[in-house]
This record gives sequence, structure tokens and C-alpha cells, in this order.
Amino acid sequence: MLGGRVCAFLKAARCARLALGWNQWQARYICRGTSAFTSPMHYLDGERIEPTNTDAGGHFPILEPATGHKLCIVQESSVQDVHTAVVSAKSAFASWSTAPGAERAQILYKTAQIMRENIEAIAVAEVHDTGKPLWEAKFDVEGCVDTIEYCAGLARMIAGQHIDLGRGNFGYTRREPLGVVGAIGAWNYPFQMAVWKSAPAICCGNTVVYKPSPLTPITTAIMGEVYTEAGLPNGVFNVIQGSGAVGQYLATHPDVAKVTFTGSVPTGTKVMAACAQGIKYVLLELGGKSPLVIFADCQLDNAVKGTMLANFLTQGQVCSNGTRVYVERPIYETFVDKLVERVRAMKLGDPMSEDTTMGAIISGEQADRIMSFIESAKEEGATIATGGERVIPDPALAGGHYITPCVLTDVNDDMRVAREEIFGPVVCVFPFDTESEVIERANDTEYGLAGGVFTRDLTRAHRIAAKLQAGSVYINNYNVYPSELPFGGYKKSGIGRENGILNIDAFTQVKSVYMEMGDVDSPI
Ligand SMILES: NC(=O)C1=CN([C@@H]2O[C@H](COP(=O)(O)OP(=O)(O)OC[C@H]3O[C@@H](n4cnc5c(N)ncnc54)[C@H](O)[C@@H]3O)[C@@H](O)[C@H]2O)C=CC1
Ligand SMILES: C[N+](C)(C)CCCC(=O)O
Repeated sequence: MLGGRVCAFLKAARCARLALGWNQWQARYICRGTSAFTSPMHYLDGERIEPTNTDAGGHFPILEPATGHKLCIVQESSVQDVHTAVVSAKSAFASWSTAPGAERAQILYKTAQIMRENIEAIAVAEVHDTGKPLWEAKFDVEGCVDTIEYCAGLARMIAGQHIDLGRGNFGYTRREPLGVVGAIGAWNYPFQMAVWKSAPAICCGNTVVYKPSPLTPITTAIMGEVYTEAGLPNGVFNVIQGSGAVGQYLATHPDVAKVTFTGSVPTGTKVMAACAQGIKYVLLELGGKSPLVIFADCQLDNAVKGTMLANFLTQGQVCSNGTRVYVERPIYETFVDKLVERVRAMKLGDPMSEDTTMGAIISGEQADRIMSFIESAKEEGATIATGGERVIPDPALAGGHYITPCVLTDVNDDMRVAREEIFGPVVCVFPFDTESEVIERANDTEYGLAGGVFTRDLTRAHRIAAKLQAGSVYINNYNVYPSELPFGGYKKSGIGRENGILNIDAFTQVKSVYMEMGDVDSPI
């Protein structure tokens, strides 16, 4: 059962939970347009706190993407608040870093259990915050439960090496945690990012100060409550809130040992520069413009479904999306027809409704940006096979931001839509003729986050997997993220990996210890 702290969140999310019932419209009438989330979003020393910043200019409203209504007002952390959070994490590090792996594992298993009991409620909060459909948010939270359990397992696997140096001498290595990890997240997967960044750090004995995107502050504090409820010592996970300036204070704080960041390439560049100043470790998960290659011998329905997964989850706002789809010429027309049919069958609407397949774009600004890409495609001569319109699917969602999922054809490799990350529900489909041609075109990008191939020829599939310049390659599927598989980018898509056993490399440093068994042999 739930304890007091998690209940605080559930109380805050009461309206959200109501919205799940059959009396949905009435619930929305009660909830929409009210400040549903009233608790402070800052988390320090095991509880939600009000920040010290009382500057009126430092308050920002959180608008629900689905309706444009105000969900809450969040106060930006001050420099002092960032410092206080880092001090709390630093002091918690002393004992957390020496806790037995088994103890860390138990707390993480408990965290996963509490999370599992609250999947629906956490997902509802995530839907309010992000506009993604409820089924997808639930799927995200289920994945987070798995990641936490995976990290619980890793906590007991952290080990060094014994190295025989001859004549009885030997050395060994210790894997030691880094210290305070500063984590900075983006708005498309706020809860998942809080988990992917904090659980690996925590399982290795680090402590964390987390700053979510200012657009999506709600579920990160919930993460704090779940951790505390599970028995995580106070200070091991703290949450600060605010915009880029707050992220910058965190990245430059001298007591932060590593920064793990997800977001755009320009901001990632600044974060890396800040880390360079302090000689800090840095992990960057950045943008993408990933290719998906579909051969004529593929299982066509699977290829179409894979293309949907590669482009239309979270309204297309996913870094790893396969937004450049190359289809072998003999099946090009058939593929486009089938894709368009499937895209037209999507249900754009209220993300809280169970039958909605695509929800709201995160903000009006992002929707404008996506529309500017679609306009540029039209101007450059591309054809809109379907979608690409700004709509209001229901009068109750009048203040929300919705774009019909869009398929572009007649796209040239040099067009802006073919080269830049759109971060919206827009896919470009191109014909191709030969394997060598498509590999060259697929790799002709500054990004390298992911790629995919659909074919029944497995020799060719593995040949292509080896040739694609990308951190993740999907064969006959797309956008699946098992906790066991490392995730991260080549080229400008990032540095370092999240997930998998590499989590241990990412959040520990190696100490070599030399042991002399004989007398010291000194020529001087
Ligand atoms: N590849 C990815 O994972 C993502 C890419 N994007 C892309 O980035 C564009 C802009 O979205 P934003 O959320 O504004 O992304 P962003 O990269 O500007 O922000 C990401 C995070 O970094 C923080 N931040 C901003 N400036 C900072 C600084 N100087 N130092 C430290 N932290 C800083 C932000 O407050 C936020 O928490 C989107 O349109 C999209 O194209 C956005 C989200 C995720
Ligand atoms: C792992 N994934 C792809 C679901 C989210 C990673 C970050 C991003 O898309 O911004």
C-alpha cells in the first residue's frame, strides 16, 4: 500500500485520476483549467520544498499541452537553491557511496514495486505534463519499472579486476562512484529521463541533483517521493526546477562530478563546454535524423508498422525517430499507400482518452516550428501525401496544440525537412535503387543516433547494421528500448551510453591499486 509521501502526490493528482473514469467529460470539466498540481515541485532531503527564490519574475506557469490550461505555477530555483541541493547530495554521498550493493539493490527493488503500484497515476500526471496519449505514458512508466529493476540487479555486479603482476605482486581495480551527478532532462520523456538518469547513478553509489525541462516539471518530484518511500536516504535524489540558467548553474557547480544531459545539440554543446571548464565527465543524449531502410523483400506490414513506431510515438517528438524512410523502388508506391492508409487511421485527440493514438504537441512554439518545416517542404516542392495540418480535434481542447500526422513524398535529400531534426509527426519517404546508394544517403548526416532496416535477407541486415553510423540499429523493428541494451549516439547525436551494463562504466571511475609483496627495488 501507499505511504504518506506518495499519497501527497496522489492527492495532488486526484483530478487527474478522476479523468480516467467513464465520467471523463465531467471530470475534465472539473479539472481542466484549474491548477491541478499544487504541491511544490522542488525536492530536497526527502521532501517537497518551496524554493528560496521569491522573485516574481522567477515564477513560470505550466501549461497543459492538451488544452493550454494552466496546470500549476513553478518557481525557478535560485543559485542558492541549486547550491543547497548539491550540498545535500554531497553530504548524502558519504554514506550512500559506501553502502553495500545489496542494500542499494533492495531500495531500488522497492522503488520499482511502489512505481508498479502507481503506474496509472504516474502516467496520468505525465499525460497532463506532456500531451502524449495515456496508453503510451503507461507503457513508458512500465518500462521505467523495468529499468529500475535492471539497475537494482547491477548494484550487486559492480566489481573491479585482479591483475597478476608476477613475482607475487599484483594489482586490483576498484570501481568507485563519481560523486554528485547533475542530471538535466528534456520535455518529451520527463519521467523516463528521470529514471534513466538517476537509477544507474544511484545504483553505482552516486547521488543526484535533477533538473527537468521547465515545460514538464511534474513527474520528477513524484520520482523523488517514490524513492523516499522506498527508503532511499535523504539527499540521494534532489530536484531543482527552472530554465537553462538553472541548468547552467548545476553544470558549472564545482561539486558536481558528472553531468548527464538530454536535449538539443546547441544546448548539449554548452553543457559540454561547461563540463570542459571543470574537467567533468559528461554524457550527452542529443538529437537525430535517423534513417530507416526498407527493402523490397521485407514483410511489408511489419515495415509499415515499424515506420509508424519510428515516427509517431509522442507526437513524433522522439530523438531516435527514423524520420528518413528509404524504400526500395519496386515497393515504393505500395509502401506509401499502405503507410498513408495507416497514418490516416490514427486518432488524434484528447491524450487522456483510451482510444487516442496521437495527442498534443508540447507547446504552441514547438507546433509553430513543426509547421514551419512543413511549409518549407511545400515551398521546396515536396508533396504532402497526408496530414500536416494544425487542427483542434475537439472544442474542449481549444487551447491545445495538434498537428495531423504527416507523410511527405517527392522529398529531395537536400531539402530542409530531409536534413534537420523536426521533432514532430512528420516523416519523409524516399525511393532508392541500390544498397550502396542507400547506405551512403543514410549516413550523409551530422547525426548518428539510430537507424533501421527491414528485410528478410539476414546477411544483408547485419551488413547494413555494421555500416550504419549510429548508436542503435533496429533490424525488422524500430524504437524499442530494452533496459539491457545501451542507448546513445554517434557523431553529433551524443557521447556516452545510457542503459545496459555500460551504466556501470558511465557512473563509476576506476582506481588501480598496486600491491608490492617483496622489497622495494630502487636504483636511486
Ligand atoms: N534529442 C532530444 O532528446 C531532444 C531534442 N530536443 C530538440 O531541442 C529543441 C528545443 O527543445 P528544448 O527543450 O528547449 O531543448 P534544450 O536542449 O534547449 O533543453 C534541454 C534541457 O536543457 C536545459 N538547458 C537549456 N540551456 C541550458 C544550459 N545552457 N545549460 C544547462 N542546461 C540547459 C533546459 O532547461 C532543458 O532542461 C526541440 O525543438 C527539439 O528539436 C528537445 C528535447 C529532447
Ligand atoms: C529513449 N527515448 C528515445 C524514448 C527517449 C530518449 C530521449 C529523447 O527522445 O529525447
